[in-house]
Amino acid sequence: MNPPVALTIAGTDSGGAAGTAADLATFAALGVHGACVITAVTAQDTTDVSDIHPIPVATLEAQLHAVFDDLPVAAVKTGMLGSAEAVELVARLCAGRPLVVDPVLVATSGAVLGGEDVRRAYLDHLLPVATVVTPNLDEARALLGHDGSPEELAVALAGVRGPTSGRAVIVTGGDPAATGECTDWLAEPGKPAVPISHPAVPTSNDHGTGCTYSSALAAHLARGAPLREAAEQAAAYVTRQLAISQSWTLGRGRGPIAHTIGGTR
Ligand SMILES: Nc1ncnc2c1ncn2[C@@H]1O[C@H](COP(=O)(O)OP(=O)(O)O)[C@@H](O)[C@H]1O
Ligand SMILES: Cc1ncc(COP(=O)(O)O)c(N)n1
Repeated sequence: MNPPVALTIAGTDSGGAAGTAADLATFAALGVHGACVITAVTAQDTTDVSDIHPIPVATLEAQLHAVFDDLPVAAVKTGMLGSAEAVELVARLCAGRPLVVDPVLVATSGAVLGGEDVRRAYLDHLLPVATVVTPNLDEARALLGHDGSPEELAVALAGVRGPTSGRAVIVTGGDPAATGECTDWLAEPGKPAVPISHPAVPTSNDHGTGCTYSSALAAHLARGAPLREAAEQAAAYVTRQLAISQSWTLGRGRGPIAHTIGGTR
């Protein structure tokens, strides 16, 4: 029997922690065939992003057509898009598909991966056609331009106007230090926001966590799970992978979340 197909539209991470490396490994681990459209090549390690080479928009478009014309894509996930033009193109070609938008604006290391024009393009073009948007707290604040609790931010972002209805928002993260738990807030239009809590793994090896989470969410949606169940499964997957890499000492900065399955021997 054929596996479900998910597509990631994202940038590369030469260190193998975030971006397409995280996305394809996560799809594979969850039994989904991963197609892969590259938006930018980054020179990146666990400490910093030292160079970004954006892929020309025409090449981005050609990659998208190659995938959509040939494969039965059940879910799409977007990561780093890098330019307002890329955001607009992706919105145009992915509208109407099950679409997980991880609005990547800043890396764990602090490097800026999308400026003000990219933020604006997310609000105007991509959020209106998304099935679910998965900002972390900082990204939710940046998109809205104001502060608030994760629950308030999730509800506010779910209400940002667009041509379609039905967009959900999951604000990820919470405050693990205070409670020993991570709480993601899921807001769906017309419903009260719900917390999805899971045990926090004390670790600094978390580079690639957001990419892994949104890919796991897309993989579970591609497998047919309803949104809330997909969000619970994605959080469980990330927690398991963070526990695997917890004791690793890879790189000089924030090490990678594990993309291996099971032990390291
Ligand atoms: N230390 C941790 N332990 C367990 N889960 C975590 C931890 N850090 C993040 N998560 C979970 O990983 C997912 C991605 O969250 P987040 O860290 O906010 O992404 P990002 O890398 O974009 O900042 C969420 O489900 C969040 O709750
Ligand atoms: C190519 C690429 N895409 C996304 C991220 C964000 O991931 P993280 O927040 O874990 O740094 C990244 N660092 N690099």
